[in-house]
Amino acid sequence: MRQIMPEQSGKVQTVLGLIEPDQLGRTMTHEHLTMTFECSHVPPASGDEGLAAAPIEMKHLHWLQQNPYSHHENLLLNQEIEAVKEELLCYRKAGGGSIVENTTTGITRNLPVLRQLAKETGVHIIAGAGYYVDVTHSDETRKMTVEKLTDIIVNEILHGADGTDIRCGVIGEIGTSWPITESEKKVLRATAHAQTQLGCPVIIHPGRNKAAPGEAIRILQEAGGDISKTVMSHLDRSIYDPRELLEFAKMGSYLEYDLFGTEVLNYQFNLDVDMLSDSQRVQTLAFLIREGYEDRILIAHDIHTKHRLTKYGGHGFSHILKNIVPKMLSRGITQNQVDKILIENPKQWLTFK
Ligand SMILES: CC(=O)NCCS(=O)(=O)O
Repeated sequence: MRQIMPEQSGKVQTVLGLIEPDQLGRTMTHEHLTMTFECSHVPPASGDEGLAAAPIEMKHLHWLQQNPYSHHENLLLNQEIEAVKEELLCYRKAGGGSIVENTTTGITRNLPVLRQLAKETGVHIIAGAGYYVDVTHSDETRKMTVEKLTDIIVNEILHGADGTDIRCGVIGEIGTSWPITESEKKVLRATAHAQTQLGCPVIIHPGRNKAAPGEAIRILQEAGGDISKTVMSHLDRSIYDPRELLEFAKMGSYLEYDLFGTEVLNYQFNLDVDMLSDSQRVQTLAFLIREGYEDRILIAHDIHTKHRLTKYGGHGFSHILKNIVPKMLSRGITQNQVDKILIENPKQWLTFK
């Protein structure tokens, strides 16, 4: 049953309150400004223990870029609030307007920091409700019914999360593993039920398998979720085969390429995966546009570790605006299509029904 407050319908909900959809401007639809990622630590290869424990330094940068999840300090983005603030000011200068900060319960969401960053930088920040992947679920979360989980998610959007009055504007990133666990299935069903009540946007983190995005969408669909208002993240490391990608696209979700800036030989979480490069990401966007999906594409960097900040020699939050947009234009994607991907599609997705 629909319970949405009239004030949210037709608006976007940021950490500073409701805004008109036209105020969003260029929007990165999948980022983190403060979080921890210790849940995903990968032990360093034999012989690399010293590098993994060393302070972040220029001479180790290439190792860090290729082994980001083996360096404990690198997983603590929450220690870099000042650097992130500087980045956001640069993002605004580069023409950025808004950022979806989809850190959820389990990876140290910090809504007061998001509110402070929004106030200090003028970037609109939309926060995420709900839960990350199973390994971060508490015993209490695992025991909850779908109804209880739904109530919590609805409350995070209508009233505020983590004991604050700061309201989330999107459900997710909702974490799923592969195979999807029982606890994650309950959270997916709760997500669909909350979305039905609120008419709000949803964003899903799929497990690291080509079957994972489709399976997550099926569970949402069966629970009554609105797939047209749902984003499937991380397609850059999930589905490569063009035919399989088009099969998935037919399911009707937004198709998100959100690892722009990540250039790795080996994807540490799944060595069977050949992670797309930025050039291949742009080629894939052009392919999806030719196939008629320009209304469904979203892009971002998904910064979630220190080494991707410019402070540590990384590409930062302005990489898409400064480097990827010119590349898109030089590969036959028109300015109208770029604007659709960066402005119009995020606006359609983020506006409450
Ligand atoms: C924070 C987060 O979930 N990042 C995704 C990393 S992954 O390599 O695409 O799974």
